[in-house]
Amino acid sequence: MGPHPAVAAIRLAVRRVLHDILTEHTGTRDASPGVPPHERPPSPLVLVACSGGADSMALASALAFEAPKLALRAGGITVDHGLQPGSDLRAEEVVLRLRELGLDPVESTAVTVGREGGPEAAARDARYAALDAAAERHGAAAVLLGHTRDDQAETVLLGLARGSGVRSLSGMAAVSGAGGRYRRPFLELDRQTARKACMVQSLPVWDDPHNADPAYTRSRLRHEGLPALEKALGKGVVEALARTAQLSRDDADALDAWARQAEAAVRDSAGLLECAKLYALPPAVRRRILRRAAIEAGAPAGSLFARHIEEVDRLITGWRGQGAINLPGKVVAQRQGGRLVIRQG
Ligand SMILES: Nc1ncnc2c1ncn2[C@@H]1O[C@H](COP(=O)(O)OP(=O)(O)OP(=O)(O)O)[C@@H](O)[C@H]1O
Repeated sequence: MGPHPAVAAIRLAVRRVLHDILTEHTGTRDASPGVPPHERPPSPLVLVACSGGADSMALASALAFEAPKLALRAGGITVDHGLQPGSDLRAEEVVLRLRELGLDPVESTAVTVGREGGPEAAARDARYAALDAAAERHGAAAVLLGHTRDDQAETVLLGLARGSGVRSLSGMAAVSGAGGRYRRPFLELDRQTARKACMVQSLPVWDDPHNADPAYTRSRLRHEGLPALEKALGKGVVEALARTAQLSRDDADALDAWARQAEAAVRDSAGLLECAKLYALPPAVRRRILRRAAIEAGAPAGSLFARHIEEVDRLITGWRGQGAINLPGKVVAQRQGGRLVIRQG
C-alpha cells in the first residue's frame, strides 16, 4: 500500500523542487569523472526553514524522505525570534524533531527583532537575514520554505488592499532570493493537506499563537477575511487568488521587460528622460520607467508608493507648470525644458 494521499502530495511537491535544484547544480558543476569519489565535492545540501508549524514540519518530513533518494544532503534551520517567553526551549524542541527525521545539519539560530515596518515585517526581515546567514555558513544550494496556496491567497489579498499594482498581486515567487536560494514547494498545495500529512505521520506540530492573534493583519485575514470571502463567493476563492498571483507575476514580468527596453529609447543623448517620448508610452510602461529612475536617483524602493509615482507622472501627462515633486530619500523630480530631471537634492 502506498503512502496516504496527503503524504504522497507533499513528497511529490518536494521531489519536483529537488529535481530542479539537482539539475541546476549538476548543470553548473564539472562532473570530474577522473576524480576519485573521496576527493569529489560533497553532494549539494538543501535546508528546510522550519518553525515547527504544520506546513514546515510537513515540508521537513518530505525533504527527509526524498533527499536521500536523489543523493542530496538535507538539513534544517529554525529561527528563534525571542518574541515569547520560552521560545528558546521551543526552538530546541524543533531541532530535536528535525534530527529525529534524520536531517543533518540541524540548528537553531536566535535573532533580535527590531521595529521597522511593524512587528510582522520586522520579524520577517530578521528571519530572512538569519536564514541567509545559515545558508552561507553551510554552503547550502537551497532553502525550502513552507508557504502554501492559502498563504499565497492571503498575500494576494494584502497586495490588492495596498492598491499598488499588478506586481503586488503577484504574491510570492516559487523561486526567490540571492541566486534563487529560496524555494517554495508547497505554493500549489493547500494548508489542509500539509496538516493532514503531519497528522497521519504522527508528527507533532506547534501552532504559533501569532497566527491566531487578531492584532496581526494576516491573522485577521486568515480567520475573518478569507472565510467571509469564501462564504460570499464560494469555495474556489483561495485557488482563484493563487492563480491570480501566477498570472499577475507573468504580466508584471512582461511589463518590466518592456519598460527596460523602452527606457533606452526615451533618453536623450545626455541621458535625460524626454517628456514627449514618455507621454507616448502606455501608462503602465511609463510609470515603471519613472519608478526605476526615482530608485536609481536614491529613493528607497520600500518607501516609494504609487501616489509618489502618480505625482511624478502628472509632470508628463498633466503639465501646467507645477513645481518640483519631493520623493522619499530626498529625491526631487522636476520638469525642465521638456526633460524630466530626477535627482537627489
Ligand atoms: N521561526 C521560523 N524558523 C524557521 N523558518 C520559519 C520560521 N517561521 C517561518 N518560517 C518559514 O517561513 C514559512 C512561512 O512562515 P509563516 O509563519 O508565514 O507561515 P505558516 O503558515 O505559519 O507556516 P508554518 O505552519 O510552517 O509555521 C514557514 O513555512 C517556514 O518555512
